[in-house]
Order: sequence, then structure tokens, then C-alpha cells
Amino acid sequence: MELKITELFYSIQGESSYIGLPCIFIRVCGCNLRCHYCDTKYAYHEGKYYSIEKIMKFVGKYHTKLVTITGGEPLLQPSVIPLTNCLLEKGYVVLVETNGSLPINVFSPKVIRVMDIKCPGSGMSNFMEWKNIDYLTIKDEVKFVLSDRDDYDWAKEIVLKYRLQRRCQVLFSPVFQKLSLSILAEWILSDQISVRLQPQLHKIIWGEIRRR
Ligand SMILES: C[S@@+](CC[C@H](N)C(=O)[O-])C[C@H]1O[C@@H](n2cnc3c(N)ncnc32)[C@H](O)[C@@H]1O
Ligand SMILES: Nc1nc2[nH]cc(C(=O)O)c2c(=O)[nH]1
Ligand code: SF4
Ligand SMILES: [Mg+2]
Repeated sequence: MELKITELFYSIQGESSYIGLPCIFIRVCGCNLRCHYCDTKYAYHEGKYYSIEKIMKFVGKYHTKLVTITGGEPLLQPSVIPLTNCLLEKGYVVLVETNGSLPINVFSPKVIRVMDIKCPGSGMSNFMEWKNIDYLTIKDEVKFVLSDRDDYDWAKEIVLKYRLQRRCQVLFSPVFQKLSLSILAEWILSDQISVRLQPQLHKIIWGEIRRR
């Protein structure tokens, strides 16, 4: 069983509520969406085939038990499911970052799903699979990546409409260098909403351009 992989690397988890922890990243190749702000456009096409065995060998080189599967869009490749099972069997905590357009109820309940809800500013909000909200559990996370005030107001409405805070963790993250963290912080405090402000820590540490 093989997956088309763009890169395997070990770094600091820069997003989600696992932010700051050393983590192994599996970035799969290919995406069905084209978000305006996407910072990993190189993952649309650049990749090589790896067996699950070979991926597990890479993962085994590190001491951390935290693994993130990202992309591109992980849910486009069916082999991602046996890969998560293999990782869980070996005792890893498995995060899957996914774009919200494809069914997320395909994993073992132990997999932590970090699901974007694509805002209008991404250009991709019409592709959202809204049924996914019903599959979320308290260990999962939803993330709104916000381009501007219109996105913020839209996201706030969605949080209210679906009572998202009762279902899972809720993250509000600015598009890097488009919306500032301080402005987003002001909006969250002034509206007194209980969502987690999330920067992209890896870009604060290393800047936007990082390729291994
Ligand atoms: C590159 S995507 C890969 C996983 C999946 N395709 C998705 O969109 O969730 C990983 C995360 O990075 C976020 N992201 C991409 N470009 C960004 C940017 N310029 N600023 C902030 N977050 C960004 C996405 O919204 C998503 O939450
Ligand atoms: N969530 C998340 N954390 C990260 N840490 C380092 C990253 C990178 O691309 O270098 C990265 C990334 O792309 N995503
Ligand atoms: S869904 Fe994820 S990988 Fe695909 S274009 Fe959007 S941010 Fe990039
Ligand atoms: Mg990223």
C-alpha cells in the first residue's frame, strides 16, 4: 500500500492546540481545492510514492509520539486510513489536517481531526461538506483561517449557528501577513467570544519560506 508524499519532516507543530510540541509531519501530495492563501502550493503536484512501511521507518527515527498528517489534502488518498491505523497501533497520537470538503468519518475514533471550515475569503467555502460537523467530537478541532473582517463575522455566525464550542475545539487563525494577530485578538476580546486565537508558530520562528 502506497501514498504519494510531498515531504516527511520533523519540526515544531505550528498550529492547532498541539502548538509548540515537537512533531513528525507527513505531507501528502495533491489537493481538490485551491485556497487563495494556500502556503503549500508545492504540494499540489510535487511528490513521490512511499510504502506505509517506509513512512513508518521515517517516523520511528524520532522520540516524539506526535504525528501530523497534512497536505495537500490527506483524505484524497485512501491509503491514509491504514497509515493512521498503523500509527495508532504503535502508540502515536495522530492529527489529520483536512480541508472540510470530504467526509471525515472514515478514521478510527482515536484520530484527532483538525478540520478547516473554509471562509469566503479562501474562495472555497462552497465546497464545504457541512455534514462533517455532525461527526466532530470534543477531541477534534475546527479551524477558521480568516482573511479579513468579513471572514471573521462569517466565522462567528457559523460558530453560533452550529454551537461549535459544544462539539469540539474552535480555532481562529489569521491568514499569514494578511490579517494581523493583534487586530484579530482585539475582535475576539471585544466580542467576548470563547475561541482560541492561533498563529502559525513555525512562521514566527522561521519565516514563511521553509523547505526541507
Ligand atoms: C496547507 S493546509 C493542508 C491541509 C488541508 N488541505 C487543509 O486545508 O486543512 C494546512 C493548514 O494550513 C492553513 N493555511 C494554509 N495557508 C495559510 C496561510 N497563508 N495562512 C494561514 N494558514 C494557512 C490551512 O488553512 C490549513 O488549516
Ligand atoms: N501545522 C503545521 N506545523 C508546522 N510546523 C512546521 C511546518 C512547516 O511547514 O515547516 C508546519 C506546517 O506546515 N504545519
Ligand atoms: S485545502 Fe489546504 S492544501 Fe488545499 S489549497 Fe486549501 S489550504 Fe492549500
Ligand atoms: Mg502548513
